[in-house]
Amino acid sequence: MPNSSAAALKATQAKDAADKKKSFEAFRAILAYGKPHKWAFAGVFVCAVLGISADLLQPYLVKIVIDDHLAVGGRDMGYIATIAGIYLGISIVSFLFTYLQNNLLQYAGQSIVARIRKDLFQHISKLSMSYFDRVHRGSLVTNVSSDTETISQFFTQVLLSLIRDGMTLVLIIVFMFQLDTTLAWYSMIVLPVIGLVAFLFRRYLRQAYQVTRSRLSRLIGFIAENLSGMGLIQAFRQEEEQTRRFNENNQSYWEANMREVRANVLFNRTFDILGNVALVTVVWLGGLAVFHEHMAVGVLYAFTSYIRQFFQPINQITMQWNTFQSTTVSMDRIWKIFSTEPEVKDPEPDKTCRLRLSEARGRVDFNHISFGYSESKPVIPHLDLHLKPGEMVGIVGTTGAGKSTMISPLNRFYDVNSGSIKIDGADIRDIPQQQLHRLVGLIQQEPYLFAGTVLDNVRLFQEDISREKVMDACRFVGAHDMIMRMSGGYDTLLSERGSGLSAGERQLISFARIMVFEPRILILDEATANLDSHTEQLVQSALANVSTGRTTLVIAHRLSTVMHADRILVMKDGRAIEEGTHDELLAMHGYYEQLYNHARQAADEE
Ligand SMILES: Nc1ncnc2c1ncn2[C@@H]1O[C@H](COP(=O)(O)OP(=O)(O)OP(=O)(O)O)[C@@H](O)[C@H]1O
Repeated sequence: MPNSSAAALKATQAKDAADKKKSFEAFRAILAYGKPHKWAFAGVFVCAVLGISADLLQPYLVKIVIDDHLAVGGRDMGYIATIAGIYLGISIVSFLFTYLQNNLLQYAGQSIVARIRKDLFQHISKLSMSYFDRVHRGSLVTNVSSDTETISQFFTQVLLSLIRDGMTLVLIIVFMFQLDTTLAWYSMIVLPVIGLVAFLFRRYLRQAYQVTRSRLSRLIGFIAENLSGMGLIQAFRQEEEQTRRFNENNQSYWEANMREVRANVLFNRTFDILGNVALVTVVWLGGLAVFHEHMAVGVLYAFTSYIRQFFQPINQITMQWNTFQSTTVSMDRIWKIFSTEPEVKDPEPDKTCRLRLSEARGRVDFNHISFGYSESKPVIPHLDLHLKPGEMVGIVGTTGAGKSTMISPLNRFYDVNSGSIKIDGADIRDIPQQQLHRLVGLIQQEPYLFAGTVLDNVRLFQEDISREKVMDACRFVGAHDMIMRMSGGYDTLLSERGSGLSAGERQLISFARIMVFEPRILILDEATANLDSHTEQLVQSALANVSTGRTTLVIAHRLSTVMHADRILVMKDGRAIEEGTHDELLAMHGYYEQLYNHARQAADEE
């Protein structure tokens, strides 16, 4: 037993050390974003020194009037007015430098965060599909939006506080020692107490931030999922259940927030108390010194001003310490994404095979592949399939048979576990992904449309593709008339995901895309599944048009969609169990015939 607890302790210590190392790496990497703005930070530093010096000179000026003039019987109003003028001038200088310093810092901070956000989004869009299977989308939304915002606080608040308040503190200490060394030493006693309080609160605060951030991610994820599935929620009357779950998430986020707020308030008020104790001590000791004429009144006035100001920067720094804690949590989370490498990688330059679209013929070979989303559980244990250029192969099978899974490695959404997929003899892992995606076009059941015009959705924002080419493509697939009926024709703005269009209209637009980009190989994954029979006919004839001359893989539930394919592959439990033309398969009296009879029976009943 003691052995096992010692081992557990060791493991925890090792994990803590590894976490610390990672946090440090994250901190360094994020800090490097500040490098291009080093001159702005230098400017902030200079402005801060000038602004603070101006501020701190003010109590000293009052002390001069009290001790050097009024206390020795001076009544020269001109002298007092001059000092008052200097006081006012210093206030204006302080205002100007503080203004400049804030502007410079905000400029640098916001630029840094905009850059981090851009890089993060770019990085996320390069990650493999397996990453998106594992990671909650909501947490990625939080990473890009709110974690980057928290990091901005590091550059705009934490750094500023370190510079401004750190320097204020140093200068106040210098002024205090200059005024009265003994009293200054007494005031310094509070410093170790402050250090101890900060140390004790540190771990607790960090944990509180971590819990709050992860609960916020969960809440945002829940909202995002609900919004995208609102149609289904209403159709299945899930509003109450979803509201109940939302309330649960909302409540747990609220609780985490309250815990964080309580910890913060407790932490900050402890400093207020320490400040007041120090002030009372100074007034008491200083008062005694003035009473026994060891100290001038002006010095006591200046000293109490400084001791009050002394706690302001300490309070600020400790408050910023809290912000820093939440920043490091956000930095860790963002760095975790940055340090995730895409599992599907482009080939090394010396292995790269450049297969030009104009030269590709479209032969596809699935050579004894096996594939699964996790290595231990292959969904496709073995598949050997060879498609001739221009051939159309239909893939049928019941739900979950592995039809979509089998084609996903062809797009390199995932890589096969064993075997290889080749196009015109080239292993697709040796073809740069950008080229591969020009060679292989994919049309899914739910085509994705972007927020933008119809024109841009067809040509995918590539302005070098002319309007005429887009229109020709749309005519070819039978989408032109439908587009011309829209209020702005080809310039009609579509909302995100094309929510203003019917499923058939969205599908026709995605077919037009294929005609514009002309991939050699085409995959249609249930492309006609969502359509009514009239629209399906329209889309079917568009499909016949776009697949002509292209090697085409068509996945379909409805056998009518693939009946005329050159070959049909019948899938069951991840394996191709039958293969042949429609007539050949029926003649086999096997699984295909069963599927066919089922489909006919269902159609008759309908
Ligand atoms: N991203 C994923 N991660 C893990 N498992 C998955 C993933 N996608 C699919 N699967 C699993 O792989 C198996 C095959 O699914 P697939 O979607 O390929 O079937 P399908 O034949 O295309 O079905 P359908 O006709 O319903 O689309 C199923 O058991 C499914 O649960």
